[in-house]
Amino acid sequence: KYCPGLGLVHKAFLKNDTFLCACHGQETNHVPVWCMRQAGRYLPEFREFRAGKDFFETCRSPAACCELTLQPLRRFPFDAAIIFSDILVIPQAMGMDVQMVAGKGPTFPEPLKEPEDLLLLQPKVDVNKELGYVFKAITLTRHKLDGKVPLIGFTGAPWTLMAYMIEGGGSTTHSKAKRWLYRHPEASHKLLKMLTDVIVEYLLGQVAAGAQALQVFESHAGCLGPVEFQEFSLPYLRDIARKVKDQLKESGQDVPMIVFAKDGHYGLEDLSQSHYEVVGLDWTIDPRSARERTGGKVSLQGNMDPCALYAPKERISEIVKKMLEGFGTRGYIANLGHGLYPDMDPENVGAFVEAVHTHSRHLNLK
Ligand SMILES: Cc1c2[nH]c(c1CCC(=O)O)Cc1[nH]c(c(CCC(=O)O)c1C)Cc1[nH]c(c(CCC(=O)O)c1C)Cc1[nH]c(c(C)c1CCC(=O)O)C2
Repeated sequence: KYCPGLGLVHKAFLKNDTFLCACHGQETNHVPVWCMRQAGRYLPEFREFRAGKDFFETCRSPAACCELTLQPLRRFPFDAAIIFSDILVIPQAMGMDVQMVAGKGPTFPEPLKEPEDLLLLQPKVDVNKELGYVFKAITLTRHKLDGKVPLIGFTGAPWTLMAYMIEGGGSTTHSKAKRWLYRHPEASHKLLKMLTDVIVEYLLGQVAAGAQALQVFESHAGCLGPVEFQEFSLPYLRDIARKVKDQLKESGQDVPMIVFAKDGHYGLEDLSQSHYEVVGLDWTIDPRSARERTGGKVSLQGNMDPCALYAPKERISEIVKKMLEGFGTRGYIANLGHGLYPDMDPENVGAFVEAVHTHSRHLNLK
């Protein structure tokens, strides 16, 4: 099977290329599947490995990141690996202090409050110096994967990172960050532009280190409306894809990019025309309408409600079958609509993966 757009070198070493083929809209024998947060606390071996260690210390250890990335692949036949890291390593690289507080989540002791605070950020970030530990983790993991499946790199999108940097942690309203959009639009654009510049360099560094696909997480798209999304999210998402692709083209590389704007259904048409090969979907979008609205221009990824994993295995299998029928088996990557939760049963994750493989093979034979 030939996959246009894939480098020969990559092909030669890759034993399972279904994920990359699906990104490019090529036919595959089965629908590839992976899960957001597939390395996580739902796995007892993850909890054991992480016990007593600081979260961001773990992120700074290439050997630990490699081990945590590989853990889920030892249990389940996922068709892709995603490097263990976090989106908040970028604010850290720009000079902000970020801690992971047990039971609370990520916390910034000194969040950005007013536009003057932008002066406290590192104006020019040397990604090799500040984020070289992520690149080392990627290279080590590529070696350890030995071509089993491709390795996905990732980043947070500018608006999502800006929201964390101003909120200082998780939030339901994001009112502090949205206050900036309405009260300080110029400073907001300045910050979004600073983040975009770092993100582009960061993603290029990940590819140079061995990442074979890239996902951009706009996890906080949902708190923007269509108008604010058009102004403060979409232009930067487009810029990132265009700049990364232009640079990669110069060196003859082609790395598929995925954009996941959680709860950003109002932006689906625009996202499908933003230079990304794949649009990731949360579970609030119906598969058939997502196909119609994106007009076959992109591959789609998603979107089973993570909570469906609480259902009995037979029910999971039925839900997966419907999802596959809705999306079709071509140009489709099965995933959840968001990350796995810590209280989920690994057995049901296995049932999800198996259902995707089995049902998609059957559908392809029809
Ligand atoms: C918003 C966001 C963050 N981090 C990330 C996002 C975007 C995706 C999304 O929308 O969920 C991205 C992320 N974070 C992590 C990954 C690893 C790769 C994977 O398996 O998907 C990825 C892709 C590891 C992690 N990142 C985190 C964990 C769990 C904490 C731990 O291991 O101790 C993992 C496995 C911590 C984290 N980091 C963040 C949050 C909100 C949390 C949860 C805090 C909590 O529940 O206590 C910020």
